[in-house]
Order: sequence, then C-alpha cells, then structure tokens
Amino acid sequence: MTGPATATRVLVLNSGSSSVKYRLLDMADGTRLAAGLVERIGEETSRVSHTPPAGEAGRRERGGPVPDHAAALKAVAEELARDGLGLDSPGLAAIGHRVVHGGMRFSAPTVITDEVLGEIERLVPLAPLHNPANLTGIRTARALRPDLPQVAVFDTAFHTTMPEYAARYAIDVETADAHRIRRYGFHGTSHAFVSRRAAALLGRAPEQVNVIVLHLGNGASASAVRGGRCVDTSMGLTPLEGLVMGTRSGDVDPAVTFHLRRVAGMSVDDVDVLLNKRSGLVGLCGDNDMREIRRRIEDGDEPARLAFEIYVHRLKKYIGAYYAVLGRVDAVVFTAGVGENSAQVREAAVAGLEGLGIAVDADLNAVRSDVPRLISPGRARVAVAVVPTDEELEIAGQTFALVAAGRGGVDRGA
Ligand SMILES: Nc1ncnc2c1ncn2[C@@H]1O[C@H](COP(=O)(O)OP(=O)(O)O)[C@@H](O)[C@H]1O
Ligand SMILES: CC(=O)OP(=O)(O)O
Ligand SMILES: [Mg+2]
Repeated sequence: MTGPATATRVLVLNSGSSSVKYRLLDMADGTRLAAGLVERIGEETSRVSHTPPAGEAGRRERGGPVPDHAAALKAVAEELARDGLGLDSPGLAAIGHRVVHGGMRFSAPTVITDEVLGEIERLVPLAPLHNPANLTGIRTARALRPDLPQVAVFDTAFHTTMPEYAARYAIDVETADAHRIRRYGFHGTSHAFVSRRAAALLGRAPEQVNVIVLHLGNGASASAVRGGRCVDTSMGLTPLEGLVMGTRSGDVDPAVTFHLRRVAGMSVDDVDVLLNKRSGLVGLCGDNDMREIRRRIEDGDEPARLAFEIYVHRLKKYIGAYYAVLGRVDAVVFTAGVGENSAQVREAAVAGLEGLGIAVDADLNAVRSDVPRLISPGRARVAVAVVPTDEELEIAGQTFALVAAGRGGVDRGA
C-alpha cells in the first residue's frame, strides 16, 4: 500500500435519513474519480447509482433492497472496488463525513475519535432527522477502515461566528443555557463554499464582500455573510426554522404547537412529524418538487400557485431582513436544487426589490448553466448571482487540509 506521504484521495460520505451520497476525489489535482448515490435505504425499491472514473457514460445502476446504512456503505465499497478504487486501495488519505449538528463545540473540521462520536450522539435530539444517519455512516466506515483518519465536517461550523444577539433567542436565559437552546444554523458547508465562490465571481476577496446566500434544496436556509463570516442565518436550534422547505414549515408561531396539543389533541411527536414532514410545499399543495409545482401552476392549479407564493414571500422577507442586517449588500446568491434551477423562484423572490438595487435581467435569468453566473442587469447596485453549491467538494477540501496538516480540529470544549 502507498504510504501516507502519497495518499491524496479523499472519500466523502453524506449520509441522509434514507440516502447516502458519496464522492471519491484525488486532492492532488482535484480529479473526481467516482461518485454515486444510494437511495431509498430501508425500502424494497432501493437503488444504487455509481459513476466511475470514465464519467456519466460508464454510469452503473442497480436495484434491489438495501436494508440499512451499513448495507448501503457495503454497496458503496463494492462499487468502488469494481473500479479498482476500493476502500483498501492505495492512496486513500481519509474519509470525510457530513455531520449536520455540531452544537457549540465544533467550529472546524474534526478528526473523529470515540469521544467526538459520543458528542455527535449527544446532539441527536437537536437534529433527529440527520445526526443518526450521519452516525451510522461514520460507524460503518470506521469498522471498514479503522486505521484511516475519519473527519467530521459540520453543517453548523460556519455559523459559529454569529454574534450573540443573532444566535440567542429572547427566552429565559437560564432555561436556554440549561438546554443548549440557541440558533445554530445549518447548511454551513454550502453557505461557506457559495459565499467564497460569489466573491470570486465578483473578482474580490471574501473579506471585502457582503452577501446574502439563499440555499434552496429540499431543506432551505438563508444566511447573511459579512466579509466571509456568517452574521445571521435562518435555521435555528434545529433545521426547522426559517424558509418554507419541501416538507418543513419554516417559521411558525410557536403557539401553534400548544394550540394543536390543546385543541387537536396531538402529541408532541405528532406535531414534530406535522411540521417537519407534512408541512412546507408538500403540506400546502401535496408536492415538494418545485418542477412539479411549476407544471401544475402552468395548468392553472390554485393550491400549487398559493404554495409557490407563500414560498417566495418568505424568501423575500429574509432578503429584506438580511439586507438590513448587513447594511451594504454586494450580492444576493441563489444555490442548491431550486436556487440553481428555478428561474421563476429567483425572479419572484426579488420582484419589487428594485428600490433596494436588487433585480434580475430576464434573459440572463433564463440561461441554464452549471457555472457561477451573474443574472442582474449590468449597472445594478447589488449583484444577483447563481452559484452552484458543492458540499462534497468542500467537505473533501476541508478533510484533506486537516489530514495533510496532521493536526486535530479546533475543539472549543463543551
Ligand atoms: N429544474 C428544476 N427546476 C426547479 N426545481 C428543481 C429543478 N431541479 C431540481 N429542483 C428542485 O431541487 C430540489 C432538490 O434540491 P437539492 O439541493 O438536490 O436537495 P437536497 O440536497 O436537499 O436533497 C428538488 O426538490 C426540486 O424541487
Ligand atoms: C440541515 C438540512 O436541512 O439538510 P438537508 O437540506 O440535507 O435536509
Ligand atoms: Mg442538500
């Protein structure tokens, strides 16, 4: 086996509740060696799609049940081995894992020890949809390659720079502190990557620009980034707060919860499921895919139209709020599945904001492309941009930098 001096490959695992996304990169030159997705884990109709070094043309797909995350990781290892890139192949320097909740403690990528694993476990109640899957991914990968550094890259890390007045909720301080209740924020790996790329698109250093990043995927969040540091973000204690999402409500009056308990006799778990899984776009119109919602709107479907309007109204409110927070905004940046692909969402979200210097050029907005691009009119005071996110690439970069430097992550204590 090649020694650590020449090991430059990083495997990234992004374990979701029912899927595992993975990518194998050679960090020496940034080559993507392989990538893939295991979907619908735990169902009869699971699917493994694997893209080998040859690229899309060599893509392999197979069905058949993948009962759990351990089986999913085994399938990933098998697919990689078929390309001669198995977990025991020479050159693998580390495995980087997306971990959604890192609490107050982890503000940088961190080498995973038993103790770090215990802390991620302790944070499960704050990210019940995400951290358990992340943990299974880590445990399985460690069992397969116990000798290899495994690195956790936290969604919350980028947001640890928020000032106290943005991170604290206005609730009784003792209760909040006793139960670690505060705004943590999520999708930080994406917000960090996209805000940096946006600065590059403007031809300036990240320290010189203020940007509003709108990460609109299944989960969605906004952040205000001043000079490369996050100063506010829309997700909170958990990834439920803020924007309207595929299945999550985003902001609601917390009294909705008491009301449903008292009046509708719903349990806390019922309300949890309602707000996390049966709300957002799916709760409003039955569909959580923006493409389908747009098709229905074209056909004159009223619930789909209203769902769309609620979605973009919330987005517009956050753009305005973060404009006020930042004072000066250099760019409003759209990213993730909806942000990168839906010209209608982008147009509707900034409609009427010309007074703030924010507008899109209809022709530029209509262009379909997978590279970072400006969509605002030439002379606009505020640039509006589409910048594709790449969480896996960012995780690989952070993982490799940490391993190459041969040191542990910043650990600020509990
Ligand atoms: N062409 C498109 N037009 C509008 N929305 C799209 C398009 N392609 C993908 N999307 C949206 O992107 C969402 C998924 O975003 P993505 O960032 O991949 O999600 P996640 O990583 O959170 O699972 C889908 O729910 C879909 O609504
Ligand atoms: C934190 C979060 O919401 O992640 P995702 O968008 O992957 O669900
Ligand atoms: Mg995502």
